Amino acid sequence: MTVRVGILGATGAVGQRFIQLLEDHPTFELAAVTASAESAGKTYREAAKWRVDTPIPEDVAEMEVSTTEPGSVPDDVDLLFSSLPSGAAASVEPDFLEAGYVVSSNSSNDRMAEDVPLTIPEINPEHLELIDVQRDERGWDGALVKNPNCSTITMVPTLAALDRFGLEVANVSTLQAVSGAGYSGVTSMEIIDNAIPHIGGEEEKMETESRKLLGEFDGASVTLHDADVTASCNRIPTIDGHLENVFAELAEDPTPEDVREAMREQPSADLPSSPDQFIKVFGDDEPERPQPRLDRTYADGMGVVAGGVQTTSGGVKYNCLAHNTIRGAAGASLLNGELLVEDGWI
Ligand SMILES: NC(=O)C1=CN([C@@H]2O[C@H](COP(=O)(O)OP(=O)(O)OC[C@H]3O[C@@H](n4cnc5c(N)ncnc54)[C@H](OP(=O)(O)O)[C@@H]3O)[C@@H](O)[C@H]2O)C=CC1
Ligand SMILES: N[C@@H](CC(=O)OP(=O)(O)O)C(=O)O
Repeated sequence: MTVRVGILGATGAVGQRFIQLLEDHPTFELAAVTASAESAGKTYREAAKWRVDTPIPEDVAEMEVSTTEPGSVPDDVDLLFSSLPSGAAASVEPDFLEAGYVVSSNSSNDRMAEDVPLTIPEINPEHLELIDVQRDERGWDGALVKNPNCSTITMVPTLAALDRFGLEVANVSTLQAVSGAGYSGVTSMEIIDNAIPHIGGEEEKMETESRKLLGEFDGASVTLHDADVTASCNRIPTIDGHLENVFAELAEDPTPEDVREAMREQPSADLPSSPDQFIKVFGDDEPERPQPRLDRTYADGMGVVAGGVQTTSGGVKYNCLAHNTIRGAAGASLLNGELLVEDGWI
């Protein structure tokens, strides 16, 4: 089966990752690339400032970039990946949904909307059924699924593993790579020899999205998980890979080995781009891992890596890491697209 796909916002940092991940994809065939009016009409090679570490696929380089509106995307495109700035996404995604397109979006608008599935395929694939509710309420022929924020996606798989011990509280402090802010998001003068203890909106996203992802879906709505989640988000001068220090309080008292085992056992999904083992866990013989430079490419950037597990008075502390533009962004939307196909929504 071949599914024709398009990318909204294809020339940006996340859009480029989509193009890299779609090259040689077993099911998806890239048929449309869109961007702002400034890029429309140019070839992809002319429009995109290509910065990914593999060459632009030749066939994509010669594609014409179109404007981001339903009339510019061929009707036979079955699935759109969206990597638009959230403001632009909020105004144009509904037009595509009304026009009947299925959209797997990485943009932050509408992630917490009650009728929008916010999904990590390995964690809460059943939330996808919210699409029925969404179609009833909004009258869309299309469907909208969102993936979470990149820092949220790094932590939530480990929290899902801990929940077998009764997750009550999660406090997290992040060390986030500059690519998370986009190519022109943080200047070199701001970040070299520095750390910035504020990323606008990021803490609230981690605190709310994680509870929706871990929440119960009853066929009509999602009840947020009742864990208390608090985040402190920091930008540091790494290029890719968000590292996070998590302090969790649990109802039970697992040993560090129980926790490592639970994380290693957290199931992966059976999708073309799923990692074989979802969470790789370092033992206490390597307390200095995971590290961004050494571990962000685990499972081609689609996995999560944890380590430094120790018990505390109320529970455990540990570190986790994922590649923010792959597992945290384009790879996350890609997996949701694969889940949409697997579950028959396309
Ligand atoms: N970078 C990261 O690690 C992560 C980013 N995200 C989210 O993903 C989205 C994309 O981020 P990123 O790729 O870094 O952003 P970029 O700024 O690098 O790219 C934005 C893309 O959207 C296009 N675009 C901008 N404005 C408009 C508009 N008004 N109408 C149509 N197209 C438009 C741009 O086209 P043009 O080139 O013509 O300007 C470009 O293709 C954002 O919502 C971001 O918050 C999420 C997780 C991680
Ligand atoms: N804010 C994230 C990246 C991002 O754009 O997140 P979101 O998808 O929630 O907008 C970072 O700086 O690393």
